[in-house]
Amino acid sequence: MSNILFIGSGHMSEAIIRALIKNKVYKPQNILVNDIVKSRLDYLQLTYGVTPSEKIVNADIIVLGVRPQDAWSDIVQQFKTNKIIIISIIAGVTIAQIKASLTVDIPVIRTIPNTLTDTGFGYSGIATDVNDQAVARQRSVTQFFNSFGKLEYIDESLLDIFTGYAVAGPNYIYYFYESLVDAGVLVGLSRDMAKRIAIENLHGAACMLQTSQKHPRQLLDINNSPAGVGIHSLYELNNSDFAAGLQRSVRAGVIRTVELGKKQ
Ligand SMILES: NC(=O)C1=CN([C@@H]2O[C@H](COP(=O)(O)OP(=O)(O)OC[C@H]3O[C@@H](n4cnc5c(N)ncnc54)[C@H](O)[C@@H]3O)[C@@H](O)[C@H]2O)C=CC1
Ligand SMILES: O=C(O)[C@@H]1CCC=N1
Repeated sequence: MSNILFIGSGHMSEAIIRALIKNKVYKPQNILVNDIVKSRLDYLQLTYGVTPSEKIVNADIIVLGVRPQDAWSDIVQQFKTNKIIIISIIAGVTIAQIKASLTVDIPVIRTIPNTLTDTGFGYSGIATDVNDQAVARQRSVTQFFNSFGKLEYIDESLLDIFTGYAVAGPNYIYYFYESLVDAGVLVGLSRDMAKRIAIENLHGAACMLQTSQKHPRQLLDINNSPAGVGIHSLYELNNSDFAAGLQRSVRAGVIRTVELGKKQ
């Protein structure tokens, strides 16, 4: 079995490692982890049985799991063989930027993984240089990507937008859920009951949107009788700048992704 090395083994790398092991794509001993924080390596070894590597060593696939602000450029300059494939999960940093720092011609695939890896839901975006497309179809690479959630192969020009909308996406839902639960508590439900009701409505409404073939406006109409409860509460939501606030929030995520890519 081939090896995979994670350089920068933080939250996102951990979520991918968990998916790789769960889906039997790699055995723990074939997963090498590198990080500047030693306690992080100890934790990952203890939790998943992966192999800590305090030095950067060769592996069939090297995942760049550091942040855009970290020294990714110094890291990739250390790669001296073209027998590896780089998969970068760094938000905002382009394939061209990484290739410009390389001293050897190595294929680079860029992905923006969704943290919903444990659930099988959530789209991760993947982009690759035209010249590297044959490499992207290699078995080990395909297996790596298939292990976490659903994939959307997109042009690299869309990847930053995808990051702010799709990959930051669970944030919007978590925050909406938290606010909704607080609303239930505000009007007098216990937090436990408010949570159960909110999660059920989130699941159910998502199902309706997927299966009913109806436009959300049609579904809203069914829920809003003339001068009734629903339309009164929606009226207040409209007054709160809810839709524009959410849209500004997504746009800020996209803008920040682009900014982060320009940090080095
Ligand atoms: N968390 C998320 O939802 C997502 C994160 N990403 C991307 O994944 C990358 C990592 O994000 P997180 O895991 O959330 O951050 P994190 O801060 O949890 O992990 C980064 C890790 O890199 C290590 N590190 C920093 N400099 C290093 C170096 N020179 N050599 C080795 N290790 C080094 C840090 O000690 C840390 O453990 C970022 O580029 C982010 O844009 C992409 C999609 C989603
Ligand atoms: O905030 C972050 O760094 C990550 C990258 C994309 C979504 N969340």
